[in-house]
Amino acid sequence: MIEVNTKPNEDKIDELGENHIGTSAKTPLRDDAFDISDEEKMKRIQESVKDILITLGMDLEDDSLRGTPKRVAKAFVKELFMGLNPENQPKPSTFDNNYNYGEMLVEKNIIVYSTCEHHLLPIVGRAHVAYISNGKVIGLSKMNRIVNYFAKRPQVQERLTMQVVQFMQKALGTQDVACVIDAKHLCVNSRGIKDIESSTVTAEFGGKFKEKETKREFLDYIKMDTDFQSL
Ligand SMILES: Nc1nc2c(ncn2[C@@H]2O[C@H](COP(=O)(O)OP(=O)(O)OP(=O)(O)O)[C@@H](O)[C@H]2O)c(=O)[nH]1
Ligand SMILES: [Zn+2]
Repeated sequence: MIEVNTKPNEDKIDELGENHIGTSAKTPLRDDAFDISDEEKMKRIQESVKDILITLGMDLEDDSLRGTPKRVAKAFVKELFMGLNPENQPKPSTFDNNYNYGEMLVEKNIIVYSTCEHHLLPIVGRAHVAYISNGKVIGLSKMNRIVNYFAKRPQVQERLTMQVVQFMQKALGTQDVACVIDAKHLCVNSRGIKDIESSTVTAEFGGKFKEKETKREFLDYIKMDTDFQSL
């Protein structure tokens, strides 16, 4: 039986380098989140998945199913939820803006694969990230890596959007960062209400991006039909 301390430890999360993230954007991790190794986590998850499949009546002697508990455990710890572990946090290499590029930079259509924390079903969509340099520039691929890191957690889309912006703000030393995510939640598309057409748009606008003109310019670059003027 795994002991569960349900009190999230903010100090621990601060220590993990997310102290710039406002309380509401913190992933609710427990005190003991990293007390055991990935190997130990995989072993425990493997047993739990086995239990679920057996409870469902599946024959785990079947050649195709035999390895499933282990595969799921590995997928959880090493892939789908690897972004819980601060060791996997991307290094956000920044450079001096020696060329004095003064306009906004938009990294658009970043593919998002995340997991809804309410049903553990996929969230699939695109993120668009923008910033205006305050003297530093960030490597383009780092924005994709930052989105991927925060996506690889049990998530709600609102928190994911805020975490991306707050991490970039810290890395770049400016508030002028924005992120829009448009994603489909399989918990809405494939079960429950089973609406395959709907998708969810979330946005976080920091600093100058709160201003109408700047926000409009960003949304024009990413060609969103949605009217964000009221946000
Ligand atoms: N705000 C927010 N809600 C989400 C996200 N992902 C899933 N949800 C919603 O979380 C809610 C959970 O509602 P519950 O009533 O507890 O769960 P449920 O009975 O499975 O709900 P239904 O999906 O309506 O069948 C659902 O409305 C989901 O659509 C997200 O990223 N953000
Ligand atoms: Zn869900």
